[in-house]
Amino acid sequence: MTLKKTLTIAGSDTSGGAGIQADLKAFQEHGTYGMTALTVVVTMDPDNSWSHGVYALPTEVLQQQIKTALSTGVDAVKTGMLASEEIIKIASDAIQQSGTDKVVIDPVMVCKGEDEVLNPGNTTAMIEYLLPYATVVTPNLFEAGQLAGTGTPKTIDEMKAAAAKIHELGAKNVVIKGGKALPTEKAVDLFYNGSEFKLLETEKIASTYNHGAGCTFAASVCANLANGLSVEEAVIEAKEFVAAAIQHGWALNEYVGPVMHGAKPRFGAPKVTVTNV
Ligand SMILES: Nc1ncnc2c1ncn2[C@@H]1O[C@H](COP(=O)(O)OP(=O)(O)O)[C@@H](O)[C@H]1O
Ligand SMILES: Cc1ncc(COP(=O)(O)O)c(C=O)c1O
Ligand SMILES: [Mg+2]
Repeated sequence: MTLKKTLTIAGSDTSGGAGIQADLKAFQEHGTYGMTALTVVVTMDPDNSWSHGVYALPTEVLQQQIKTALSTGVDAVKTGMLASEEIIKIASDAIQQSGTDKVVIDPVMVCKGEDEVLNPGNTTAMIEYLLPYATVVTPNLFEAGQLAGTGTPKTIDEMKAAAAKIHELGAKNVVIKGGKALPTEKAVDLFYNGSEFKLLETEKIASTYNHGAGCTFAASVCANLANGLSVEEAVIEAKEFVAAAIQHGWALNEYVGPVMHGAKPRFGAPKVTVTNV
């Protein structure tokens, strides 16, 4: 038996909930074979309120990892935390070399619970080097506002305007994650494929144990594309998958509550409703 091969180019979250750890767990749960190219290692200091340290790996090490993974012939690629313009360019080259048209860009700019934005200058590089190759881009509200240059959207209409702008910049499909931040009764994401806007909604789960939700969502989209689902099917299943993961999120310690990546196959998932807007 062979498996579809999925590659994540992203950071390591040592605490295991987000980053490549989330990606590998989501890849596995979707029955794909996950591979990794690490960009940075993120650590958390238990003696200083779990404050994050971000350590970049030498770019030669990243290049060698990409060479290894691409030599196997990957079916789909996802990017996560990239941390510098140079790393963004390397990821862009890797995507082009991979020859796949199944590319999920998760434009990570902030970690939940951390105020600091990772190198704001990277936004320009993501626009230039990554969006033109994105089959799907998955910004949260803040990231969508940065990419679109509109400021953080606060309403569905503002999300639509930002999605249209990001599509114009080259991303074939855009999912803006309203998630918990949007003041709506449901957890609302906006999907735009260049011709239709759709709202994807689940119940909003009252939980703060959501660390890694964004990575888990994007990695699930990537695995679903590798497995041959259409973009819309891939996004809807990923939303079910992450909603279940949040529903069963848990406290790792007093500082962080990761999602339970593999919750959907074990406990089932909330239903996603789709409405044209
Ligand atoms: N409280 C919640 N209940 C249900 N779904 C949620 C909740 N928070 C986030 N989500 C969903 O999880 C996915 C990831 O979103 P989010 O956590 O906002 O991303 P990020 O981690 O990148 O900021 C999205 O599909 C979003 O709608
Ligand atoms: C390496 C890494 N990538 C990505 C993220 C973003 O995680 P989320 O899925 O919560 O947006 C984090 C957050 O801690 C991280 O450490
Ligand atoms: Mg995120």
